[in-house]
Amino acid sequence: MGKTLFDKVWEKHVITGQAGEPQLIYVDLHLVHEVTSPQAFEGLRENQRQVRRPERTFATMDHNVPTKDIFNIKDQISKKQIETLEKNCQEFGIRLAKMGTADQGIVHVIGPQLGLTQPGQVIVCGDSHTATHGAFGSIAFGIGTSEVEHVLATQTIWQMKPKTMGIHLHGQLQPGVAAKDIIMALIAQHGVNFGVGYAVEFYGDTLQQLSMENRMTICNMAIEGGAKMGMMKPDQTTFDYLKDRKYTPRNFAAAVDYWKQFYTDDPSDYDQIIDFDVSQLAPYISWGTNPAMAIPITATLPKSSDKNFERAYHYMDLKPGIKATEIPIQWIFIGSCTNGRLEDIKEAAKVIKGHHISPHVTAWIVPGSRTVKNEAEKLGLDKIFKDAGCEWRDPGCSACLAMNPDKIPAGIHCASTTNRNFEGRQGKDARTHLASPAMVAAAAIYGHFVDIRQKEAI
Ligand SMILES: CC(C)[C@H](C(=O)O)[C@@H](O)C(=O)O
Ligand code: SF4
Repeated sequence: MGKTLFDKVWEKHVITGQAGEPQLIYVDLHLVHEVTSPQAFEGLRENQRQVRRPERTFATMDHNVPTKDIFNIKDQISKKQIETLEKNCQEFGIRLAKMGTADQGIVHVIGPQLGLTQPGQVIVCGDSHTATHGAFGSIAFGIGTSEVEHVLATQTIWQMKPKTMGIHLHGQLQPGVAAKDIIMALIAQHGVNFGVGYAVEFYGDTLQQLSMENRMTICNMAIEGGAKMGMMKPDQTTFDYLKDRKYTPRNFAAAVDYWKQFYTDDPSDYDQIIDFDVSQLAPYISWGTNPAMAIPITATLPKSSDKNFERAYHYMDLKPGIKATEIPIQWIFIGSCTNGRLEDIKEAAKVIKGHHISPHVTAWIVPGSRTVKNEAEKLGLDKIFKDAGCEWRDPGCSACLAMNPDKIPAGIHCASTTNRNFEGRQGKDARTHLASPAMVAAAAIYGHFVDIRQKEAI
């Protein structure tokens, strides 16, 4: 019996502990943001402990930052969290990407962008979308605040080894169908719990067609299918992406040689397999209040006597039987750690270019990091959006979750490139519809979703 990618990375990191019990795992990279770290630092202070490996720890500000007038934080709780992070990083000697600097941005955007995220690593962060980094062939998962304290103090974490699940993605995507549609369709078809207890690895020929940005979108949402970790084997696309980034190893050839050992020997080594043909996939949109309540753009909203469906229909003010294209859209949001990278912004700009958004729509474009913003501006993408009537803002989590001034108003239907459509997620009583960047951009033009595979649509 061979080994999976997961097994190979795991085995290199076990310090102590038996199989079947929690094992102590070495952590290569600890990413920190302002929401889940204050009590952890406080705990260190109370116990007079230091950060064990400050050079393996990196902090950024993302959830609470305003995306307009960034140095003027009006909300007192947000202000305090930002200031506390700055103070803690100073006191404990941790690198921090401060507001306004090129490296600042959403934690899951900046890790890869800076080359901190690398194949074969164990990466943790007090944030559930840490699975994003698994796209590079690392074991990456979210941890709670008490675990953040433990990792700060020891650079290790106790973990129960999960089972492994392989998700076989095969076939070629049709033009207009995105990585986001793959993961949304998978969750719609297998539910929000299919990955519970598993480290999920995506594999198969479809991945070869996907850029690192696309791959990150898929791993990012593994958690919405219940899997703490989503992984992919590193390959030439991974190595090319990492080359010459700020923190990638200087002896890059030697690093690539090391990284090449991380792959699954044979699919029969997974504990479980899901087979997924992407060739017939249509773009997906979510109509309800969890990511599994999603349908192809060609479908009508499902009928069901399920109580959760009834509640979702009530919250969303929608009715079963209407077409996906009939959902009214009054707001759009392009950004987040799911789809706030340069390639996502480019995809959206391609659709928007030469159009004006509907007079009934407010459109916010929020790059995932300051570097993404700068690069997009170099390409003139900001101008495309502004000319079309969209707002081009500063980086942060923004309206992905309503923890900062960017909130979607009550009752408004917002087409959003984010990953969660829970009640109140984007603002009290706001109605979120998840979709790909191109689908969201097209919805801004029409004031409702359209099937972007049809040429006349855009
Ligand atoms: C605030 C943070 C702890 C949270 C998470 O863990 O994911 C947030 O990033 C989210 O997307 O809901
Ligand atoms: S962009 Fe959204 S999903 Fe990602 S870390 Fe921020 S709040 Fe969480």
